[in-house]
Amino acid sequence: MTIPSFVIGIAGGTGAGKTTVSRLITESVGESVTRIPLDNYYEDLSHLDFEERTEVNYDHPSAFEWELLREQLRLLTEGQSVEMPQYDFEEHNRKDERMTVEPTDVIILEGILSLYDEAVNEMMDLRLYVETDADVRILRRIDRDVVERGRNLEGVMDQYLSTVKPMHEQFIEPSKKHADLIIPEGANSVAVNLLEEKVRAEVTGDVARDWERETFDREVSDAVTLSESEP
Ligand SMILES: Nc1ncnc2c1ncn2[C@@H]1O[C@H](COP(=O)(O)OP(=O)(O)O)[C@@H](O)[C@H]1O
Ligand SMILES: Nc1ccn([C@@H]2O[C@H](COP(=O)(O)O)[C@@H](O)[C@H]2O)c(=O)n1
Repeated sequence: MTIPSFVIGIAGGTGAGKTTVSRLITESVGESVTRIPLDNYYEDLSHLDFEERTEVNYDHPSAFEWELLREQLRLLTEGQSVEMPQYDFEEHNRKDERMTVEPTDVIILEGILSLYDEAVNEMMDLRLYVETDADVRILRRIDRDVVERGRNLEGVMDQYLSTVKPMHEQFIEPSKKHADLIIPEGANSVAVNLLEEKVRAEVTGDVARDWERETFDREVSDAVTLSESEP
């Protein structure tokens, strides 16, 4: 494994296709890549009751526990495992259990505000912004939130107009300026294939470096053995 790891950030509006892109890369490259959903770092809201939690603005930067994210990313890039929180969208809260994440060659942080925090941005080697038209995103979101996140149409529409849209305009869209590359439409196959190649190169580059290091060690060891055997 390469230490430090290669860190990729994938930001973009809700429904843009961030999770789909990062899942495709993770599944195709395999266990050398770890996907870190930013959603897992929503603040623990156990001190609020369910009704109060439904009123929270989940698209404002203050909804996230940035300090924990910075710390866990730092540990992973230094080769240490972390206990990552898990998120429950139906409960609007963190789950009780955490998940052990081992350090890997490549780490992908994906979420609406992945390119928002300066310290997190500095830890990244490649910053991507997935750009998809707002009408497409809201249609995708309605479908997903009703099917997967236990919401109803009216709730999704209210939330979109009251917080999701204004926060997108105020914080998410402007974070695009930190991106190295912009990916249109989410899971577009040209972009995903190129990213897979880049990630594979990072992973196999590690193999090449290991091989070079082993060869170097063997040559040094042979040289030492030779010099020791000389009279
Ligand atoms: N390029 C695409 N074409 C069609 N549907 C897509 C595309 N990218 C993503 N989707 C779909 O849109 C929905 C939202 O995508 P997702 O990756 O969860 O977005 P995000 O993580 O940005 O909120 C999912 O149902 C996904 O299958
Ligand atoms: N309890 C919550 C927490 C977050 N959200 C919404 O999730 C969106 C971010 O996730 P994506 O997969 O869509 O990027 C964000 O826009 C929040 O509004 C929520 O609805 N409920």
